[in-house]
Amino acid sequence: MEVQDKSLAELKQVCSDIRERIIDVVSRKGGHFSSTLGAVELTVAMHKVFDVKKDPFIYDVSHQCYAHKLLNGRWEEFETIRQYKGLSGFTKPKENEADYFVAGHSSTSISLAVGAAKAIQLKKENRVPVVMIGDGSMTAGMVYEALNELGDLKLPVVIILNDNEMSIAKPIGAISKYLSKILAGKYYQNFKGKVDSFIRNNMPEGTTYIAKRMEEAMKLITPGILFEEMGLDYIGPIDGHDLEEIIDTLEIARDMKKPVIVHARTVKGKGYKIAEGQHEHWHGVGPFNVEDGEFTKKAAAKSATAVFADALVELAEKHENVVGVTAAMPSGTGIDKLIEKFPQRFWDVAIAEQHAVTSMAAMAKEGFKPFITIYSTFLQRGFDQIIHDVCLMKLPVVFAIDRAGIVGNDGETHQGAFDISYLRFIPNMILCAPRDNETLNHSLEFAYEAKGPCAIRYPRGAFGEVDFPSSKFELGKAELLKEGTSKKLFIGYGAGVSRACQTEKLHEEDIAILDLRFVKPLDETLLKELSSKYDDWYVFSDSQKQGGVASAILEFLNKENLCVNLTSFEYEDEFIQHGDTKLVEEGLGLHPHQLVEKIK
Ligand SMILES: Cc1ncc(C[n+]2csc(CCOP(=O)(O)OP(=O)(O)O)c2C)c(N)n1
Ligand SMILES: CC(=O)[C@@H](O)[C@H](O)COP(=O)(O)O
Ligand SMILES: [Mg+2]
Repeated sequence: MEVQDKSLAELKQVCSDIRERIIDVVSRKGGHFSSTLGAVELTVAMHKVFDVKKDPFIYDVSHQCYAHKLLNGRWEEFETIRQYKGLSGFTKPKENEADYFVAGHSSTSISLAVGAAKAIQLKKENRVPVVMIGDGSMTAGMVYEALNELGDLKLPVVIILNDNEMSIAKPIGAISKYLSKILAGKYYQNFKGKVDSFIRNNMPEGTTYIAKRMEEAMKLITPGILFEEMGLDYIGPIDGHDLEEIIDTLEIARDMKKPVIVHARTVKGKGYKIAEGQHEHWHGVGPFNVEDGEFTKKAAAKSATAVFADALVELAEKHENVVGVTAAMPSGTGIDKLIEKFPQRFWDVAIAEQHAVTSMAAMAKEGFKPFITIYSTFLQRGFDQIIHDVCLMKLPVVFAIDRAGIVGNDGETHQGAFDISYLRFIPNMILCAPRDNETLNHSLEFAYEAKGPCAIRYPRGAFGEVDFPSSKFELGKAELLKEGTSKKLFIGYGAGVSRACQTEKLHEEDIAILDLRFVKPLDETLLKELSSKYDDWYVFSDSQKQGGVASAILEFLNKENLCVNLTSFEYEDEFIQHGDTKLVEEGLGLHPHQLVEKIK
């Protein structure tokens, strides 16, 4: 939809139509809801003032980009948002060229804008990158790396700080407090404006030096002093729902030809009363009833996250040295329960995965037993810290890796595919995985006792069914669930065990099933023994094939000169798209009925 030539009244109508469409579709299909509702006026104003055909429009995380999608040729298709083979919930250039970059992980936007601005300067083009970033995303270190350079280079970039005083949960830390203080102190801005105009109107010619000094002194009480000290201009706070004020301000910012932060105050969930200003609950939602806000789908079985949280509460009650963190995902990881119960020992450190890992390394050194509760995809951010600060020191930090495997509708930016591959080669690391609720409890007890770094992975939602009783975890010990009369052996890892069991049930042969439990260290003795009994091995794991579970087994077989036929049912070398998990897995050919056919 072309908005550049529309009048203010028409633009207000556009905002209202967009809101109506978002509420209608998300209430039926689910999706990121309150962030995107709160960013409608800001997005429409961006499209009015900047030219999406040439200026890079950069959305941080991009979970707030639904209005952008609707404005850029996806009004009808919006029905398919986050559905299998439908529109992505995030910006995606392959989907539409108005989407400048893929995003899903937070706090990359200002770096992207700096890179774009450098390129624009080198190409001598007349384009201005415009960023939308939330206050929660301003808590990550990468933002300050980018601002540090931007303030120095003074390249033209407009950064709209969409401040709703919320992350997914309540915002954490000094930066958040600082931004809130600014929002609360709008009178500073008025005061500065008055003093500025007094200087301009009342100081005689020739006193410019004094005027300048006075203006500089004013900076000391300017709300955006932090940004101004970093070399960026700061405008705000403005009302992020007042279209006229936003448009006027963005026009000024665009024409300044230098880096500017426009600080806009918004209400998360704006336009849907039940969600307005609410924490967490309305951030990402399933289908709901618009009239009363009741969610229509209730979770059937207890999630692995909930089982993990209960088990960790028990451990923390038993052992005073148990501590833990989340990087801005308290309810998603279940650690909110622990923060509430043991506020002195469990922390939300904001979107700061690297800091989470390194600070817990130091706690381990001090004799505590830290649990870093984190999604597989976000642990990627802490990669160097895992090697350099945890594993090199062989510190007993536990990585409780949630959302391992396919996560569903978030898609390619969020799939938990890579953790085994990026952790397995790190010396000193122990990698294990439970197959069901009971073994998740056992794995946590094991991890508590582990003398070095240990990672446990478990899926989004509930585990699939497994009908075998379980025993305690012992370092590097697999569990043979059943022998078989055929020459085949199914090896499952984590949630892959239930897939192996289901496939075995569908197969006409009687097949042995091994729960590998540890991909590092492997149960070499048992694997050796099994290689003399079973010729055809099949590996089931919800993880990347390259560097994954089958790779680990092959490395061992190769080292020992053992010969079996090995087939991996892991993820191929490609990014996995979004959609309902079952459909995505079917698309990958990983459903038990498909696997049975492949085996035959
Ligand atoms: C690296 C990383 N860690 C965690 C997340 C999960 N996450 C998605 S949105 C979000 C909160 C962002 O808050 P804010 O930027 O203020 O946006 P709002 O939802 O309030 O509009 C978080 C923590 C993420 N996307 N990326
Ligand atoms: C945008 C983002 O990163 C999160 O909001 C994510 O969508 C959460 O996913 P879960 O629903 O798995 O917690
Ligand atoms: Mg926010």
